[in-house]
Amino acid sequence: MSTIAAFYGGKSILITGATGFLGKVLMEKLFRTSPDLKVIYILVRPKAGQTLQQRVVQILNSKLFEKAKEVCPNVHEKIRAVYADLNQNDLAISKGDMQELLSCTNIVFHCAATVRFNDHLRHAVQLNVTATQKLLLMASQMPKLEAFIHISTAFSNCNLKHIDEVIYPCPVEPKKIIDSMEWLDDAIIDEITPKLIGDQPNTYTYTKALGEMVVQQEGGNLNVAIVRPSIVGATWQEPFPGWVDNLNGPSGLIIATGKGFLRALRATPMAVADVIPVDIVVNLTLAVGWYTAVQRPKSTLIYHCTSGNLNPCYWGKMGFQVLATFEKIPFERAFRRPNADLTSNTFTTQYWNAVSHWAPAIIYDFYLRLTGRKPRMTKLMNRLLRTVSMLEYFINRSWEWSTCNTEMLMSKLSPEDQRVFNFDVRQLNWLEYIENYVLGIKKYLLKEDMAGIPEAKQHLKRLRNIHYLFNTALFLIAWRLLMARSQMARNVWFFIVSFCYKFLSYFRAPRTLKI
Ligand SMILES: CCCCCCCCCCCCCCCCCCCCCC(=O)SCCNC(=O)CCNC(=O)[C@H](O)C(C)(C)COP(=O)(O)OP(=O)(O)OC[C@H]1O[C@@H](n2cnc3c(N)ncnc32)[C@H](O)[C@@H]1OP(=O)(O)O
Ligand SMILES: NC(=O)C1=CN([C@@H]2O[C@H](COP(=O)(O)OP(=O)(O)OC[C@H]3O[C@@H](n4cnc5c(N)ncnc54)[C@H](OP(=O)(O)O)[C@@H]3O)[C@@H](O)[C@H]2O)C=CC1
Repeated sequence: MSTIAAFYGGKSILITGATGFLGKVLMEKLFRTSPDLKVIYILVRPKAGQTLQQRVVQILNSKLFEKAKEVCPNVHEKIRAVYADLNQNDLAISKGDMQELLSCTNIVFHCAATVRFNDHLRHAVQLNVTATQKLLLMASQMPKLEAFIHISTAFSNCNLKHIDEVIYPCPVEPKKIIDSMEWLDDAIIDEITPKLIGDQPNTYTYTKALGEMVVQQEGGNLNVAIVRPSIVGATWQEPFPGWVDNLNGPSGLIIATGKGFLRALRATPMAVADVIPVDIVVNLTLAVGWYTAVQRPKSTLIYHCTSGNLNPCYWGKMGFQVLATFEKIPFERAFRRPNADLTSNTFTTQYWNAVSHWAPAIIYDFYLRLTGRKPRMTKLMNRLLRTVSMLEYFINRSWEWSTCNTEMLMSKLSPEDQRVFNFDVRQLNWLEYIENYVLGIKKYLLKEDMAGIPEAKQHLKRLRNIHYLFNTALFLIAWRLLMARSQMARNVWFFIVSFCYKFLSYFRAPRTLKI
């Protein structure tokens, strides 16, 4: 029996961000490996017209939870959704719920965050810093608490090139930032944001760094640990390969490429693509929870959950493999054939933006107008290129993350735990993983039927023929214009024609002689 799985048996676990990408996989694994756990409290807010209960039912009825429900048929009874909004000062938790949480919780996994790069600083601080502070305060009043695990990001110090498993101080104290957000108005915050974030690329990484400092300063006597994943991708193995349910990280751009919208990307092919499968992150997180509770390390340990230093993949290789997978598993109703270039040259990027992004979008919108429909492609392209520009920072650099604590933890695990809670990224085969990732996007994100693959391939063939036809027509028009306007072009053309004629006559003469 796995020691870690046994540890979570009979425990009351509190998870924030359980409705998110990482949170769902974390819950699923807990139910599947420790079906005898007591209860999982999840802090949830109503969203998109759905009540808390409806959200929970939807999650538990998804394909992700099929295996977990076989092992633990009463998951519905073991999950308790607590109304909460981490943006509110008191987290909006009712008194009764708060009492229960405080008196029963054994382990806290704090996953909730805003992961949007362009979030307003006030909102990002509220969620990634102030809410963390409040949860730590709550945790300090939990008599049965054994461990508090905070999920941060490996990019919280991405202004550095080499990052150790330590907390780096921020230039301005988190408390000062929290205070100032309370009285400054939005316009002033907008103005000072670039100065505050300094050499951090966005408000997300900046506030995640502040959040870590808060954990260090206010963790007090709690048993705290921080897990820092890099770019979290689809599942590698568990509960099944390729599961993904949002556009974050590479997923959005893979869709944009597969649908033929994205044809070029300013990315450095030899930069490390530090993607880490979500099930590896979850396995490490659960192992960290166990180790922190049982071993009670004297200081707050940070665990890097990255792939680059142990089993690197590069953006060039990833792009190549993604495109190769589209040959076998194309997406339906593509706008153009998936074919894309990664280039680190700004000029080339601008050229491809004009030729491969804007020109087709404008032509297509013109066609929509002609046929009496509403143009939409230029708007979509605008949004896509804005998104790409936000991600460019991360695909044109490489970082080195030390993984001493993560490797130390791996060495402490029994062989059974190493198998059940496998976070050894060296065992990952990138080519296989990327293929499953693309397949997972098609199935679980785009919800496309596999039976539609032959039709999708036919559609791509039609697009290829249109592409050839269009290019030939373009060439003929350009040639005709050139011939009509330039004497030099005409001379060159006649030279080529007469040269070809002489060449052919030379070969025809001996054959005639033989006859
Ligand atoms: C040429 C190709 C070659 C080969 C093929 C390709 C090979 C593969 C190459 C792969 C390279 C991968 C690079 C990954 C680098 C990630 C680094 C993460 C590092 C940090 C990791 C972390 O620790 S943190 C977790 C990650 N955190 C995010 O990854 C949040 C992103 N996100 C936002 O920060 C906001 O979303 C943002 C975008 C600002 C818009 O913000 P905004 O306010 O302008 O607008 P919205 O958010 O409303 O989004 C407007 C529309 O963009 C859609 N969309 C949203 N995200 C999207 C997304 N990622 N890709 C596409 N489309 C996306 C959305 O669905 C809307 O579409 P629609 O309107 O049709 O519904
Ligand atoms: N995805 C990635 O690539 C990476 C993620 N991380 C970290 O992992 C953690 C989880 O990220 P991920 O699962 O991808 O993110 P998601 O965006 O998928 O999930 C975020 C979660 O936070 C919850 N949340 C947001 N705002 C509130 C609020 N006001 N009140 C209550 N809950 C709220 C969301 O709830 P709701 O469903 O209601 O919106 C959701 O459950 C984060 O801490 C992130 O920083 C780190 C590195 C990379």
